[in-house]
Amino acid sequence: KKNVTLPNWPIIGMLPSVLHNLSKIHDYATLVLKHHGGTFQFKGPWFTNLATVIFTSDPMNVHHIISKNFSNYGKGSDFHEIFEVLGLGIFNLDSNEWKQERALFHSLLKNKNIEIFYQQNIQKKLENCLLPFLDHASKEVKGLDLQDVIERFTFDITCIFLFGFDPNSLPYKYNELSDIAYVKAVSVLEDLLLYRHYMPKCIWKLQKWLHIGQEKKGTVAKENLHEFLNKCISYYKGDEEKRILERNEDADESHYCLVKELMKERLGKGETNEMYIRDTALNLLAAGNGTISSGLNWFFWLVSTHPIVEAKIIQEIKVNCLTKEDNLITNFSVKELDKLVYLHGAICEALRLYPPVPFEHKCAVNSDILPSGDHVSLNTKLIYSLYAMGRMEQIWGDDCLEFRPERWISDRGQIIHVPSYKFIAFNAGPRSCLGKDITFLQMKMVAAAVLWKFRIQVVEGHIVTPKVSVILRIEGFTVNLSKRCT
Ligand code: HEM
Repeated sequence: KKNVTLPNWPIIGMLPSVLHNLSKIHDYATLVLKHHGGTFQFKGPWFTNLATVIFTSDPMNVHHIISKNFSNYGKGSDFHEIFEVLGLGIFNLDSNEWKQERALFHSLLKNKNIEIFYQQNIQKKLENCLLPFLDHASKEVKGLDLQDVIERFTFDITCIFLFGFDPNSLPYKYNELSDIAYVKAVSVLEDLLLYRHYMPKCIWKLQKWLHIGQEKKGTVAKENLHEFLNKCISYYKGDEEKRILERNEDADESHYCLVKELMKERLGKGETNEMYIRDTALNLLAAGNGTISSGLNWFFWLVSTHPIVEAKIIQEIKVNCLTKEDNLITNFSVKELDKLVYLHGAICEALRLYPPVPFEHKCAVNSDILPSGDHVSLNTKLIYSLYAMGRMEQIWGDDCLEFRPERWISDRGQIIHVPSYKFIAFNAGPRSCLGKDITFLQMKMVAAAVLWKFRIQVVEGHIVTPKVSVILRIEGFTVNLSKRCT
């Protein structure tokens, strides 16, 4: 309580309190927002882009900003500068450009064939890679960095989905693990993007120009990632030409990938170019890699520290999947996954408490008044905290800090639907996530397959905390694995 009032110093404003609490910034923002009734005006250093920022976690304000008065709140020029690495991709667009891109992605990502293709690839990768890897690690390794393993897995899956190409960043055996610059580059860039939120623009721009500090690391990471993506695109193009030359129409049909579909759609409009494809791939990699791995890691941590929940998940799998042969819980159909209601509730609960995207950033096009009565001036920056919203008594009740999958399940054993402006992990309104269905598909398949085979134990004394980043990764997640006898 002592820390929740932020002194407003001359010239530097409230920035010192933010810097002082940086290592636990999401929890700190939650406390400050609770203390101020859900909405708070942050005063940053004078004459900088942080001079006034409105923070909110009030669901009515959020509903207003992202749905009811959607047209008044764009990403804004600050967002474009901070997130310049996203280039021409959907996350960085506003107005008509965004509308066109959204329609295109909607048709691609909501296609039923995608789900089948995605499911098959996850199954293959689980059977051929993740489960054998964990099996080997459970016998040979004490203190496994589970987050790194899951992140490599989701990275490979996303690349297969995008390019039809598996970079195999997760090897078959633990002793074949090596550092891979382009996988690391994603999290380096995510850290940089958070840095640019609390550091005044003039300072980070100067650092970028001088090529020093966080900005230097970010430039190197961006180059690594671009190099990797350009290679993937060349691979994809070469492969595609080979297939056309060989006139192997059957193989061509079975070879689904998102970049191919995107190019087909765009070709008709004569708009496709290398930079657009690269930026789009980068946006989708950002959308689908860190988010899912973050969600899975927090889920595994929560389940491993809640043995009753763990037992219920195992029991549910047993009841619904007893017919599976050879004890391999990987070949779920979408229909079968739908039966795992408790698992679904546990995943929602993990995403509620640890939303992979912990905050969102908007800018007012015109002045406005929020439902809370707060005045918003033209060009004011607004940040709504998805993390704080997942921890509000007002939405989730007095036990809001408890991990309780049951809160998602009705008396009739069905999933309770919570409006998206309250369960905000996938955002809400016209800019809501287009990857929600495939996210649940991947998370459920991986969660069921891994928990069925292995017991996860966090190494004793290891403290799990969120990383200071735009994606809510864990600051180190070291575990011991043992085989489960089922
Ligand atoms: C746990 C997993 C995921 C979470 C928590 C998540 C969360 C979000 C959030 C918060 C947004 C809003 C971003 C914004 O306002 O700019 C968003 C948008 C989006 N997501 Fe996801 N996402 C996840 C997985 C995915 C996946 C797997 C894909 C597909 C590859 C995907 C595709 C998209 C797209 C295309 C948008 C842009 C919507 C727009 O700007 O109109 N997401 N997601």
